[in-house]
Amino acid sequence: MDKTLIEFEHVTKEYQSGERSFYALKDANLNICEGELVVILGPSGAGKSTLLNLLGGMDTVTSGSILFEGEDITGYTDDALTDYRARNVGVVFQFYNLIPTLTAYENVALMRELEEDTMDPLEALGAVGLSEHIHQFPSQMSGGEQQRTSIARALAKKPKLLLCDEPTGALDTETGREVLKLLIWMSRVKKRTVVMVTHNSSFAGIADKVIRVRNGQIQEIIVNAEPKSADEVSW
Ligand SMILES: Nc1ncnc2c1ncn2[C@@H]1O[C@H](COP(=O)(O)OP(=O)(O)OP(=O)(O)O)[C@@H](O)[C@H]1O
Repeated sequence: MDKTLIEFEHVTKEYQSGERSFYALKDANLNICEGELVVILGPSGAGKSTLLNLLGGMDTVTSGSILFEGEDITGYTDDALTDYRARNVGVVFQFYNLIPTLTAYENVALMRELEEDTMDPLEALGAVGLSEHIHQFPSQMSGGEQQRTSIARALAKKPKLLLCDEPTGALDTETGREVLKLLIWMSRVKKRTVVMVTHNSSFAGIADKVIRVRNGQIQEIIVNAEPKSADEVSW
C-alpha cells in the first residue's frame, strides 16, 4: 500500500469579519501519499490556495490536524514551521518569482545558500532542459523558460513535497504542456509528491488523485487508476 505523506483531519480555516465568521476551508479530510501527483480543482475563491498554504506550512489552521509523516504540524511554533518548510517544501508560483538581477544559474544556486543537501544547479537546470540558458536573466527568457527555471530551483532543493499554484496559468497551451510533463516527471521519476492547484479541470486527467473544492468544502476526492499523459489532455 502507498505510504501516506500528509493527512488532514477535520481541518478548518476561519476568518472573522466583524461579527461574522467566514470559512475559507471547513472540516477538510484528505490524505496524500508519497510520490502522488495531486490536482486540486475548484473555482475562484473555493479555498484552493488556502489548502495549498496549509499543506506548505505557510498558513495555520483554526482547528483540526495536519499530519506530515505522522507528526502533527499544527502545534508547531513559528520556528518549527519555518524548519518544516525549509526541509520539506518546494513551491512553484504562477508568476515564477525569480530574482530579476540573478541569472537562471544564480537563481537556482541560491538554494544552496539556504539548504544543506541540494542538487547541483547545473544538474537541476539540465533536468528541465535549460542547459543552454543558464547565464540568462529572467528578462531574457520566455515565460516557459522562467517557469522551468523556477521548477529547477524547487527541484534543486529536493523537497518531499512540491506545491504548485497555477503553474501553467501564465503560459500558452504548448508551453504549459511542457511544464505539466515536468511535474509528471517529478512525481513518476523523481518520486516527489506534487500538489498542483488549478481552476483548469482538464488537468484532472493527469493526476493520481483529484481533490475538488467549492465554497471552502471538499466536494469529492477521485483516484485515477490510469492517469493520462500531458499529451492526452487538451485545454
Ligand atoms: N487573509 C484572509 N482574510 C480573509 N479572507 C480570506 C483571506 N484569505 C483568503 N480569504 C478568503 O477565503 C476564500 C478562499 O480563498 P482562496 O484564496 O483559498 O481561494 P482560491 O480557490 O485559491 O481562489 P483563486 O482561484 O481565486 O485564487 C476566499 O473567499 C477568500 O476571499
